[in-house]
Amino acid sequence: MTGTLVLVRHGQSDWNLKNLFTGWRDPDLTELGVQEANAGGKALADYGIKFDIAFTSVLTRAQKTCNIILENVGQTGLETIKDQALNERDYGDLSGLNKDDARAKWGEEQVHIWRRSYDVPPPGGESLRDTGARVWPYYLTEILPRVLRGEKVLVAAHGNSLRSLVMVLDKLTKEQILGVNLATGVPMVYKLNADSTVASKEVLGDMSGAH
Ligand SMILES: O=C(O)[C@H](O)COP(=O)(O)O
Repeated sequence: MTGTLVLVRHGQSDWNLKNLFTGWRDPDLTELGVQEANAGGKALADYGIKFDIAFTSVLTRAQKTCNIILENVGQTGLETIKDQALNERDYGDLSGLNKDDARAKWGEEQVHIWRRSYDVPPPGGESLRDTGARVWPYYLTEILPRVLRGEKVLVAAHGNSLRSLVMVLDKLTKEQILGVNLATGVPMVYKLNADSTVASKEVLGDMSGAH
């Protein structure tokens, strides 16, 4: 066994609350989002983890979630690397549109395909495969080597940038990833084997309400 990799999606953002496609736009956390980040941080404190380093995106909602988690585990100010490789999927022309309005315009099925399929990009944006094509190399070069040498690593990022990692870590098919939604603020604790495969995965919270 090697180190520990903790993945957590940011807490609810203003645009999650307003039901808007967000992507690379930069809304803040809502009050509930702050509470969710605190709950995730508390779960990690109860779990007893102390991190060696944290990674997050260049977007406010993920950075604030990261900071709130670090406060909860008593590690305010821990070295944190911010990189746009971990940003949310670029939602292209859908960014800023209401998700229900988009369903009314293009149909439920089409919008679901844009949101959850592996390789169908939203107009002008990134598919999950495109997102993975920047997340995965970053994970391989910057994050995984640390875990393999025994470090405990926090990654606070986004629904789809993390789905692209979870797909590979959990060995999910293109069909299986369609049904995967990550809840806001719920940490996933992975222990990895020396060959980079997953030895164990523990979810510290409830993923069932995710949509
Ligand atoms: O970018 C967004 O709108 C959200 O963060 C994730 O959206 P999704 O659940 O539609 O993929």
